Amino acid sequence: MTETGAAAAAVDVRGLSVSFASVHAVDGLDLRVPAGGAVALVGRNGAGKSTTLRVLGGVLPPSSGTVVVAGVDAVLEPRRAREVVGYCPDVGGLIPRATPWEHLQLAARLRGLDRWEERARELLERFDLAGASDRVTAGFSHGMSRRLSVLLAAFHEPAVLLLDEPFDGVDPLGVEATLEEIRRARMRGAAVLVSTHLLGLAVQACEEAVVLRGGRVVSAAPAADLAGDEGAARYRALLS
Ligand SMILES: Nc1ncnc2c1ncn2[C@@H]1O[C@H](COP(=O)(O)OP(=O)(O)OP(=O)(O)O)[C@@H](O)[C@H]1O
Repeated sequence: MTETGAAAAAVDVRGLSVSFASVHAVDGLDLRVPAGGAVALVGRNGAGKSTTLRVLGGVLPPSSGTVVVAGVDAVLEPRRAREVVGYCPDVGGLIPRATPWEHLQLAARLRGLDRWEERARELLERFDLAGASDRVTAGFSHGMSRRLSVLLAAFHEPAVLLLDEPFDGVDPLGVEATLEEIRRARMRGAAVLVSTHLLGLAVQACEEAVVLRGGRVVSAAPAADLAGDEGAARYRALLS
């Protein structure tokens, strides 16, 4: 569906720093996600997860560092970077007076997709939003909005899929649809980054977990290391 070949899909971040006045939200971060791989970004509130994803999503310029998504330098070519990325922000991103179908129409037009209707219908079914596809999103519940945001990020089959808190407030069927979308993205060679506070789902969705603290990586290890009670204790120890 996209012009970008799956083989080029990868995330390569080196020395990323983002500051807001005196706040060093991200502080010299290195991060890599191979094509077909999935990495969970975890850490306490304010650790820098969303800021990192905003930079990768092309909506926030970094203070310094290099960010390459699917072979595109996101700092030098932010517009091209936005084309190869599908980004689900942690909040917002939906037009209150537009319906899901209108969001999909707009996304298809902006990205120059043709023959998109069948995939749009299939995604709406899978995310259980077909019955709400003609309702304006202003009246959506939090979980419905989350599901639509994930669906929109994945719609154009991006080479890099960025999901910020995709499971937040989402019911089990919505969680399953999101996990399935992550699996499908990986199968076609996309690199996936998921920020979440839900360790169990991080372990299910990703093979690696990167723990951030104060904008820095304090651990990068197999996600399975964070599984169960032992993993939770290991994680907790990394937080302070
Ligand atoms: N636009 C902004 N202006 C000022 N400070 C900001 C801005 N965006 C983020 N920050 C600060 O940067 C730091 C990292 O925030 P960020 O949202 O990346 O954390 P997070 O790990 O996603 O947290 P959470 O788990 O609560 O979503 C925080 O101290 C936050 O207050």
